[in-house]
Amino acid sequence: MSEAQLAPTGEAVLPPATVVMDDVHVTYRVPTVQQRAESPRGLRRLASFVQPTPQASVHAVRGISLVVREGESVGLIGTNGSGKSSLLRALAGLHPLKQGRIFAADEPMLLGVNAALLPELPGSKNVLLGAMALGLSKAEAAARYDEIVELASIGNSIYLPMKTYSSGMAARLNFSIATAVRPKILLVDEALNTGDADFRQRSQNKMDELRTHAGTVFLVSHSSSTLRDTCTRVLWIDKGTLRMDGEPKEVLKAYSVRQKEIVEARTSGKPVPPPPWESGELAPVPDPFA
Ligand SMILES: Nc1ncnc2c1ncn2[C@@H]1O[C@H](COP(=O)(O)OP(=O)(O)OP(=O)(O)O)[C@@H](O)[C@H]1O
Repeated sequence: MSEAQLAPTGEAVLPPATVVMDDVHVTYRVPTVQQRAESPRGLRRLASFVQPTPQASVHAVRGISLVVREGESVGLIGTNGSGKSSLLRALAGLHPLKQGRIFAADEPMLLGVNAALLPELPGSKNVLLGAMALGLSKAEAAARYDEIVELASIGNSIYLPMKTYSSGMAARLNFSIATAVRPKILLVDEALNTGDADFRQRSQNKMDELRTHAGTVFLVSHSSSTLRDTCTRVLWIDKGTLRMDGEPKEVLKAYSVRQKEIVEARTSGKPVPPPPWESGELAPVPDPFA
């Protein structure tokens, strides 16, 4: 949690809020399983002309409210599919909200996916265009060129059109270009941190450097040690709901206890005990606007 300073009057003054989320909901429309399984491809296309495609809705984020302040480094933990990336994508403006509002003091940047790159152009041109698309001037983009190319380290392929790149090479270049900007609100999804061990290590170092420059950081990770080492606050998200919000040590401990409980129940064939928010061991996260 962010630390309060004392005003001359002795009152606690919190740092300014940089991100405010009010009852955020994110949904996705997906074709129904039945339709996908039963319709042959041609028939499906034909059917789409005469009748609307039956759609199901996936409710990925279910009413999250939060106030995050300058200087906070907020980690998000939760099982696969719990809604962490969806929340980050919504915060980055990459996915519309179904309901609720998000206010941000500056444009949040999701590392690695913001640059719009052109497959016909060589990587070298994309470095400059991508950096400029992210808001750098021509001179600033040129000044960062060597640093970006060095981080991507895709050798002479940098002079070939990007459409010839493997998906890993394209992801490395995209990630490296994104590190050229120094956003005030930085969003990092470790799932996007692809590549081999060498690239992962170098990109990790780069992320650490960016984190030190940013005023506010959101970090999605499955690694408790990464979150413990780098975050001042951790959110536990489960099925799109914020279940715990607090000191990294406490939240990560509760999360790991729950994970162990699930594994033990599964391996012994016993029923999984109810989660701590259902058994009453964990109080609901207070609404910051109540
Ligand atoms: N583009 C999409 N279209 C349809 N459903 C989606 C899409 N992206 C995510 N979902 C669904 O939304 C839910 C939340 O997914 P999300 O990727 O946000 O979870 P996550 O916590 O980041 O998971 P992980 O730890 O596996 O990366 C899941 O049920 C997922 O299947």
